Amino acid sequence: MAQIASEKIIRLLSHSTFFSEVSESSLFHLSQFVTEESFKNNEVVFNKDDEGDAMYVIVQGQVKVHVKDHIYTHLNEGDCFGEYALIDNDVRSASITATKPLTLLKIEHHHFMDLLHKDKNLVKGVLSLLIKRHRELDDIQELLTNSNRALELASSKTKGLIEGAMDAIIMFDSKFRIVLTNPSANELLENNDTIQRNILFFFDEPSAKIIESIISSEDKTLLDNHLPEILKVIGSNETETLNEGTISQYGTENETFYTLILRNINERLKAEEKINLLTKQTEYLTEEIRFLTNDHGITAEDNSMKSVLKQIDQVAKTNATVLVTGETGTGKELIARAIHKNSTRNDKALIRINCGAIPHNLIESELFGHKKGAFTGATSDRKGRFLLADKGTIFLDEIGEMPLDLQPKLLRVIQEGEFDPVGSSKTIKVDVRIIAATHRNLLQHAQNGKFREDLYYRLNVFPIEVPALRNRGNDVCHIATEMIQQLSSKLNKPYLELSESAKRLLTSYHWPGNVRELQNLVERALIVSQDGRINWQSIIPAESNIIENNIDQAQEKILTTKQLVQLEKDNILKALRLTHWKISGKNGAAELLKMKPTTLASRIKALAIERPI
Ligand SMILES: Nc1ncnc2c1ncn2[C@@H]1O[C@H](COP(=O)(O)OP(=O)(O)OP(=O)(O)O)[C@@H](O)[C@H]1O
Repeated sequence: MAQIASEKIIRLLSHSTFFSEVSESSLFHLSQFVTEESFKNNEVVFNKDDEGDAMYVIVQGQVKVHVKDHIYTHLNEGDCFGEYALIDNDVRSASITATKPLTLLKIEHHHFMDLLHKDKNLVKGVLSLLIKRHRELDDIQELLTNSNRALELASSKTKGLIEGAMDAIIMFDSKFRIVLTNPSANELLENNDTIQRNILFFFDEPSAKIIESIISSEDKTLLDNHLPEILKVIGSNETETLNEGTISQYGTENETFYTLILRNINERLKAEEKINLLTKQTEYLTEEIRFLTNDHGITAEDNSMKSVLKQIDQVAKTNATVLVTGETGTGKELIARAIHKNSTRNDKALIRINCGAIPHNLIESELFGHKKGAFTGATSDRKGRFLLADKGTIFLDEIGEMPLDLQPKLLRVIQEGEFDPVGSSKTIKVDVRIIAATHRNLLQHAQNGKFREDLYYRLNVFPIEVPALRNRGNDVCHIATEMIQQLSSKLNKPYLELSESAKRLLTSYHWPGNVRELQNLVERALIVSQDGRINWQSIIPAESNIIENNIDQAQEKILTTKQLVQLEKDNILKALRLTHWKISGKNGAAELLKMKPTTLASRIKALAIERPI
């Protein structure tokens, strides 16, 4: 390093803020020992233990001084620095990086120390430099302390979150070894000591396969998303839980870790199942309430119907199976509901199923339920109506339409109170009261091979036969009156009383559709009524047509004697109703029937025809 002229050095040093207060003579003294150093490469490293500690003045350029990883300070031309100023006991090394080619004045340490003895001002300068550097160091220290504190806080917050999470959090490595669990996970796995154990061990086979396939898959979109399948965890005590989950991946280039977050959905699934059940029951109950608010809704003035009500009363409180028969629309369902309402099961559901209205291939699952996957389209487990009716009553409407191949299963549930859902071998026990109904002659149906006889006898424990409306005397007028009352307010029509001629028409009509037909006719009559008048004649088919139709129908087939007698009885009854039970004289029934009154009187007696009270 070439010695440079003292004058030049004195000039340069006096430019330095550090030496600005140093006397000329001191500078001169120092200049004797100063060398100039130029650095073309940008870095100079100082080690505290290096020999020849020195003091530097930046003549040209600008440097960044690094202590360890931190930029310690920026120094500009004229600034002065040295190891004793930069490096204290804690800092072993420092380096400077020049932003452009650098020229330094190097002052050997011992020469500088000489100067320190001579010039008090220089001592002052060194001290202020040291103080400045230490302040900067303190700032870094504080920053470090603060960041450590922030880090500690953040990590304790994260720890708190993981520990306190209700979800189970399990971290594992690429070999499926558990590396971390939170308390919820320990609870789920029923094990506090799972570290290093294989996570797949805690799942059933399908779930373990799902986890494996996600980890090994190239498709990383499966990570960080809700898993499409539900995972079944099997705890150390064999407790099974169903869980929703997500898997995420983290780690370095060399080592990958996974976090599995599991949420136990057992309770939620149970609640959902309960909601489904309750929704279904509510539907049925709402329908039932409609009937119940109108008591049982059965209008029965005629003796034939009064005896039906008596039967309902007798059987309701028992658990006996009831078979309700009668023509369509006679009120069989109404009777089934009345039985349930008066039974001890009336706080539970009455579940109805129309065996004739459900397609053959669905009726089994409808009645007995099915397991998920039992057949195409069975995407989830389904409860059947027998299970819904547990502790309550099931009403099997149109039982005559029940497919023959299903009848043994029905027989089993009636006899033993148990059945297997479709696709399941798990037998379910139920306590269900059975009421069946049909418009068919079920015994004859059985004799024709369309219904199992054993099932018929099982159902026919307590038979109730509902009479046809045409055989219920004046009930048709009572029912019509009630219907007019209910419907006129619903249709916003004035209430219309039945005239005598309307009553005559109603009682003389054959009513093949029974009460349902009456309901429809009354509704139609009210809709077309004008100025508070109903033209019943235009609504009810003419009696003469009916008689003719009856005769036509009668001629088409050969009737048994019993049927002939019934036909004669019905015919006389109609004539009597039409004439208000006037037998002889003008407009009497005998005249209508073209019979002698005495003959008519003896036929009435012979056929045991009684005038309703
Ligand atoms: N005695 C009655 N009094 C008042 N309304 C009645 C009476 N009987 C039946 N009804 C009404 O007639 C309609 C038909 O009754 P329901 O459905 O019970 O007959 P059903 O015999 O079960 O018919 P189906 O054989 O077609 O199933 C219902 O609206 C019912 O409320």
